[in-house]
Amino acid sequence: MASNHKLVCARAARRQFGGAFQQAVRDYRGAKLSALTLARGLEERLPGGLSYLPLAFLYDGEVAQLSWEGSVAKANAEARARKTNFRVMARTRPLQPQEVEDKLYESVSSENGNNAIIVHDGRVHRDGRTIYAVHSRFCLDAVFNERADNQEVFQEAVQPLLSSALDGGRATVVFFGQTGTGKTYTARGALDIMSELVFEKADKVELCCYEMAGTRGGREAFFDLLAGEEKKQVKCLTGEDGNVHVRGAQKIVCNSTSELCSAMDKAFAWRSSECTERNEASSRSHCILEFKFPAEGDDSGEAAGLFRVVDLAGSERNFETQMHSRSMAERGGLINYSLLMLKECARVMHNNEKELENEMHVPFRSSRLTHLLRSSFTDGSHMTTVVATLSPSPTDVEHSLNTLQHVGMMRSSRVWETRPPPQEPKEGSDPKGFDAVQGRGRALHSKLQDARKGQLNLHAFQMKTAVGGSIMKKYEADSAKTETFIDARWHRELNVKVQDDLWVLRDADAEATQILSSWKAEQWAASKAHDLSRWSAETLQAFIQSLDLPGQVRIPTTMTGAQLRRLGRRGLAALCSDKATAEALDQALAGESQAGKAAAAAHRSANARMTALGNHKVHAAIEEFEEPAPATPGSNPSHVQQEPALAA
Ligand SMILES: Nc1ncnc2c1ncn2[C@@H]1O[C@H](COP(=O)(O)OP(=O)(O)OP(=O)(O)O)[C@@H](O)[C@H]1O
Repeated sequence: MASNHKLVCARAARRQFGGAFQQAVRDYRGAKLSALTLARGLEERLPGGLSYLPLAFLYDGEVAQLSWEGSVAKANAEARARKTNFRVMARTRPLQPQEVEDKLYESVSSENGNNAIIVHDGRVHRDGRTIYAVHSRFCLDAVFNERADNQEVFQEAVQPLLSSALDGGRATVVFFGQTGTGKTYTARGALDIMSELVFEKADKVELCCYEMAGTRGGREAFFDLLAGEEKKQVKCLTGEDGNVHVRGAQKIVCNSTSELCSAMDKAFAWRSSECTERNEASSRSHCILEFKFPAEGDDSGEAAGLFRVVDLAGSERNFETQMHSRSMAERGGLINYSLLMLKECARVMHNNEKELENEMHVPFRSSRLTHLLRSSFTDGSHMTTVVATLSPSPTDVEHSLNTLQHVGMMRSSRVWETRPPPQEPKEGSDPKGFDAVQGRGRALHSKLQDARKGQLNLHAFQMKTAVGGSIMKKYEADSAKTETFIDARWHRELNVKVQDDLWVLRDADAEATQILSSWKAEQWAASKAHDLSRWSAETLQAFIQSLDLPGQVRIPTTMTGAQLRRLGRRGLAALCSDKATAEALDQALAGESQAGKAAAAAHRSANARMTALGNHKVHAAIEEFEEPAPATPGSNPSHVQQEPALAA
């Protein structure tokens, strides 16, 4: 066995122990094939669902289920027919000759019928001795495997957008992904096919090409690609319609396919590109091609349909930029910054879609790229397709996962397009989750725990907490994730803490926190109510009058609790008409002090329990939370103090 030091790096392990990881991929693909065969052979003879059972005997339970769901149940099969203006697709390129030479293998599988991509992620456990594979499924609108050609991608991803733009609409296709995964290859392939087809419908096409790159001062700027060597800087301005337009770029009017092709070739020739560790001709800028299709007789071009092709520069990781020169690193930094902002916008929009009440600002203006693409993500009438390009190599798995996670967020941030209109809750129906939680003190605590259990059930399924067992998690509505351990010898050492894992669910418990904090404030006020030194003159007078004393007490009406306290026992006796009254008053004050101490102790323990509850990050659904009815004037808010305090 190799030293732990080497194994701890998953990328190195995927190369070194390629055989074991390849076996895990083969297992998954074999299970998929068996699932299809079994479904075909047994479905008619056995009652529904039973034909799955033999598969579970043949393969690891979770792998069998994942492959069954992908190849037979096909939960996402309808995605291609989804009626939406925002679609997300993925294309996996084939292994490059160099990768085949390095004996790398495919670690991405596509489920074409289910419109999903499975990434097989080989990992090394923290103990440095166990390797295991995590299969993650990402459901998208369409997927293209390594055998798909540009024509197929064009038909699915670009053709509908082009038709919409030719009819006067606005459309954008964005190619997004890791460096060297085929963004430019796919974009150019689609553009070549488009240049053939476009003149069947349009008489002329107005082309405008520009790139977003860094200036010498390290700032982002747009440069005209049709202006030749000088690369004139152009402006990016927000128009009255709220859309961002580039002003000052040269426009070429093309009347034939050959004119359009030569103009595009010119633009790509001037686009910044360099030879990097991952790609001999790596794009060093984001390239945008804008096609306008003016209606006949309309020379202004303002009302024309617009089709935009955005070929983004590839994102790079540290290990891919070891040989970069200083200027390359600077340019790479700017590219990574704009891509990071694009991902950040996707993340915030995704979170906003989940937490409708707590909408956060989406930082579209933080980069020129996101500023330009804003309408593609927010305008429901703007047709947009994001094509994520992936590398099948096991050394790029982290990158592929990152790309898929972000395009998945972009997709889920536009669920409002497909969401049915909200329905009014039925009279008398049982509200579920945290919305239904009401109460205070101990009762609230246990109710919150019950509600939390319910919430967790929504987010996790088929959890097995056995040491060394396998876990299946459902983080997003459409994405399943399964883990299967390859090396059975070290199962016992894997102390999988599923519970801990669950608490990491990011969403803060806003509603529960609000209820608990107000309860906490009330408890604090209640405990301080017995503190003599905080009493005002009026409170002191009211307290003295509420006592049943044998004699008279001559306390000045302006004397506060703190002043009375400073008098001491002898001073207090001097204010009383006789000894018995002084003793009774002293006892009453001592009783108050005791009650204050007890309340403070109860408050402290309640606080500790609440902190523990907070640490568990109670997950709250606040989307449908109804505001509690405002308290009626004159109602007694002090009822809160009559509830039992949390037990120690
Ligand atoms: N689907 C594919 N089939 C065959 N070869 C492909 C495919 N996709 C990409 N390639 C090859 O992979 C290499 C890199 O492709 P390309 O330059 O398009 O990547 P990129 O994502 O644009 O990279 P960068 O972000 O660095 O510009 C090229 O040699 C290209 O021919």
